Amino acid sequence: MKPFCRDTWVEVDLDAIRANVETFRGHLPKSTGIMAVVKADGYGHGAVHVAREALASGADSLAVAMLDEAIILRTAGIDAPILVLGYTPADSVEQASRLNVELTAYSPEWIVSANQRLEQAELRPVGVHVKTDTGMGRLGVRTTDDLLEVVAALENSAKLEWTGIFTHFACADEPDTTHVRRQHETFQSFLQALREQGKKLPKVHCCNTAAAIAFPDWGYDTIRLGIGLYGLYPSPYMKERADVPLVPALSLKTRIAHVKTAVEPFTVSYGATYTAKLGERIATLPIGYADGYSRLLSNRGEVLYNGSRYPIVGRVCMDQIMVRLEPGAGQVDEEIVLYGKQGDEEISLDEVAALLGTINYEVPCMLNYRIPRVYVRNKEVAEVFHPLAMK
Ligand SMILES: Cc1ncc(COP(=O)(O)O)cc1O
Repeated sequence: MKPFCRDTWVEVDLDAIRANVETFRGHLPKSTGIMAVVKADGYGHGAVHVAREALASGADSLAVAMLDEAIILRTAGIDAPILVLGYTPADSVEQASRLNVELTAYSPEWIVSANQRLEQAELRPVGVHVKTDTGMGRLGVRTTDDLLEVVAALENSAKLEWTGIFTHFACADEPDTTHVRRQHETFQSFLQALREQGKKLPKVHCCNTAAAIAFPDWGYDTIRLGIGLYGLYPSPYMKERADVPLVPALSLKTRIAHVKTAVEPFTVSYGATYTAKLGERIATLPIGYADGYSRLLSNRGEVLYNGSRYPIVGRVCMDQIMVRLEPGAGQVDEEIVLYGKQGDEEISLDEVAALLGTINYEVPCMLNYRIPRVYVRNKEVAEVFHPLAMK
C-alpha cells in the first residue's frame, strides 16, 4: 500500500546529513563534540530520523527546544544525551528525570522548586546546563554574581547535577565580529570567575553553526550544530566564506494533478489575479499554504519541471497552486520540484527565504504534518514517515 495518498512529499537526503556532520567533524578540534540540534522537528526535516543519522555519523548528543520534543526522541528509542535548550516549567522536571533528559537553568528559584519536586517524587537527579546571557538578551544570567548564585543553588540541590554551562551568540553569522567577540570574552570571564572560585567546569559550549565555522577553536567541549547539519548556511555572508562545504538535505516535490491549455483566456485562482492567455498551459499542483507552502509565493514563486523554471500563476490556495508550463507541456503525475534541484537548476531554500523576506531557517520549519518525509540513502528510499499515514 502506498505510504501516502497525495503525491506531495519532503525528500531528506540522509547522505547529506552524514556529509555535513563529517565536514564539521573535520573542521573542529578532535576534543570538541557535536550536539545535533534537532528542535522544531529537525528544522522540518524530521527530528527522529535526522537524530539517528547524525548520531551514526559522529554527533554524540542532541539538543531540542522543549521537553516535549525530547519525549518524542526517547519514545522513538533514542537514548543519546539530550539537552532541552529552552525553559522547562519546574512542574515538568519529573518527566525529565524519568527520561534522563538534561535541562537548562538560570534561576535559583527554579532550581529550588525543581529540586523539591524531585526529592518529593524520590526520582533520580536531573542534569542541568547553566545558561549565561552574554549578549543574546534571551534566557540566562547576565552577571557573575548571578552565575555564582545559580551554581551555589545547584551545589545545594541533591537532585540536580551541574552538567553544563553555555551561552548563545546573536551575531556570529555576520562579517562584523565585534559583538560575537565581546560575547565570547564575557563568556570567558564567567568561566574564569568560576575557576577562581575553585569550581570544576562541566561541559562547556557556546558555538552554533556560524561560530563553529568562523571560530572552530571556540568549540570547547561541544558545538551545538543546527542549520549546518541540514546543509544550510546561517547567512549569505557565511555562505560566501565557503570554507566549510555543506550539502542541503531537503527537497520538496509534488506531481502534476491536472493540466489544461487555454482555448480562450481564463483567470486563475482566488481573486482572478492572473489571466491565462490563449494557448497557455496551466498545471495544478497538490500543495498549498495549509502545508506550509507560503501564500506570499502567489504570482512570485517558481517551480522546476524537466530541469527548467516555471512561474506560479495566481494565488497560492490552501491546498493547491497553479503554474504555467510551456505550451503543450506537462502530463498528470509528472514530477515537479518546489524546493531543491532538478537537472542543472535549483530552487534553494535561500532563494525562497529571500522571496518571503525571511531567513532559510524558517522555510523548512513551515512544512507541516500534512507532508510525508521520504528518507533517501544512496539515492534509494530508506524509509517514509507520514504523521497522517494510514496504518
Ligand atoms: C540555544 C541554541 N543553540 C544552538 C542553536 C543552533 O543554531 P544554528 O541553527 O544557527 O546552528 C540554536 C539555539 O537556540
